[in-house]
Amino acid sequence: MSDTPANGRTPLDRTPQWAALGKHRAELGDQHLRELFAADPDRGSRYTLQVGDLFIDYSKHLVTDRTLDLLRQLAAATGVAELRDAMFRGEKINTTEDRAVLHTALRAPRGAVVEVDGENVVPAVHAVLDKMADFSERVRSGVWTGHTGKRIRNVVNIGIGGSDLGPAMAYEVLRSYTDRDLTVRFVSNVDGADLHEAVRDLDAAETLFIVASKTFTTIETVTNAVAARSWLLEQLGAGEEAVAKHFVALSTNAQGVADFGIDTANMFEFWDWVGGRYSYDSAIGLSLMIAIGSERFQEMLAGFRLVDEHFRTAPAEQNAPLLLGLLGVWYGAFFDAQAHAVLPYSHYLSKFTAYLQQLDMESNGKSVDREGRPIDWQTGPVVWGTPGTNGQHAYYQLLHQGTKVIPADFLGFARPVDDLRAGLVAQHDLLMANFFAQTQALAFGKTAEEVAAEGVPAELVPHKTFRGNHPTTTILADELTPHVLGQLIALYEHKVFVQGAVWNIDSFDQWGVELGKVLAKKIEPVLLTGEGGEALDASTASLVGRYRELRGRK
Ligand SMILES: O=P(O)(O)OC[C@H]1O[C@H](O)[C@H](O)[C@@H](O)[C@@H]1O
Repeated sequence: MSDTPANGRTPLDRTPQWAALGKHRAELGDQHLRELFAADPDRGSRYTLQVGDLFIDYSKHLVTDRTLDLLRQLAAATGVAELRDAMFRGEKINTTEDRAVLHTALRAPRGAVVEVDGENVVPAVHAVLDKMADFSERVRSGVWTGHTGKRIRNVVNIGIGGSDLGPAMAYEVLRSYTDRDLTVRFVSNVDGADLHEAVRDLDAAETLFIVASKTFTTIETVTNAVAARSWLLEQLGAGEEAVAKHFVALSTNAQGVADFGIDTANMFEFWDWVGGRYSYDSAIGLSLMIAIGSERFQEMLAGFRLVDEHFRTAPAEQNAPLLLGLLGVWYGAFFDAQAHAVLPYSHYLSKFTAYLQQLDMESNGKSVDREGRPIDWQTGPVVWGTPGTNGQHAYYQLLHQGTKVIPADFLGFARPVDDLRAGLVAQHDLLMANFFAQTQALAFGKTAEEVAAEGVPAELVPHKTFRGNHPTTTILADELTPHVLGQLIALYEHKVFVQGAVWNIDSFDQWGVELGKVLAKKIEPVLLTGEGGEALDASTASLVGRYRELRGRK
């Protein structure tokens, strides 16, 4: 980095690289993807990358060689590579929390050396992975039994945010690899309905609860864990001694786990250098490991590692997370894009975008830079999306004909999962035909002339015209395996990293979630007693009053 962060980096929008990009954007004007493809017929093959199993086509983006060159210059000027190396080295790049950022150490090979405060953390990572593997095997094989001696058939993960979204997503993605005799559920919401629905048809004697919380202070998780313990003991008609066989904890906080009443022998540890939203390949993945087995989990870790290595070593021109990150910077800054859609053409990826929402929005939804100065440029986008083809029959209308710039990632796979019936396998081509059709339609649209040539009445022509020029990335892989899932997640993790580095924000804190928690703590007693309502603002006081009335509280 040329300007030292200690003195405050030159604000991004005052760098010469930013100015050059702005000028270039003006020159590009409203050039259409149709023109860009006409000017460069090789674009479709040239603007592609292969990273492990992921084939990435970025040809349908509103960029030229010059754009990409200028974006890479911006990355160089903003010290993306230096910050990346500092992250991999275990430096405390999460400055507001004074923490290292080392999710990459979670998938470091046995024998690697990654130091935090002079201590190699890799042996501890592998010790926990081994302990997880041993425990998972005992549950899967029926050696681990519940209090009454019955084998475990149900696993309920209780956690929220990063202690829920990752394993819940990955369990869904890898369903075809799971032990189908196990029921695995995820409870996160403090709304009692979540736990109620998750356990109502389960036999407590066959149920294992995994309480997942980095801090072990999160109110939702602690509340649900207490409720789950009461349910268990009531169902079993047993005392506290039953807890040890039915509750394990995943946490960085051994004291909190012990205080809750879970034996720390049944605790799987991780560390403060693992951010919650970067944690599902740590102990937080225990429910997933029980579902898919440790070998598959290891394959997934190898996928993460492959992309870590790519990100760390690939030259800028071929560096996929760098490229995807920079494209997002480009649209936010120079097209005023506020949103980013992630549209997987695999039903197994139904929770993928929800997972990415935390990864991306909690990391980069910031408006001050690392030095605490207000930011004048777009930071993290609104990330959203659901699996195709469902979205096509709902909100794709806006993507095709709306007024907004929403770059989108399309994720697809050449082969359906192995255990589909033959008849259903045949549907895969139909799914993928839609996948290819959508990015084609978004990019190239349909001109008024083309519409009119079909004999459409003149007054309807504007309505049936598709402007096109909507940028998309296509990510295509052979098959959705654990290895490929690891690659995909690491790709997005590092893309988010790149953007935070360019924008000069701390992507690893989340102070923005605190205020609501503090206020909720103050409001809860008011709901119960009515006392203290006068201290609330007029709107909230009136709403709370109405709530109390509806609940019959005087
Ligand atoms: O794992 P926990 O400590 O229970 O935290 C669960 C989640 O809640 C917090 O409020 C943060 O916003 C998330 O980053 C975190 O993943």
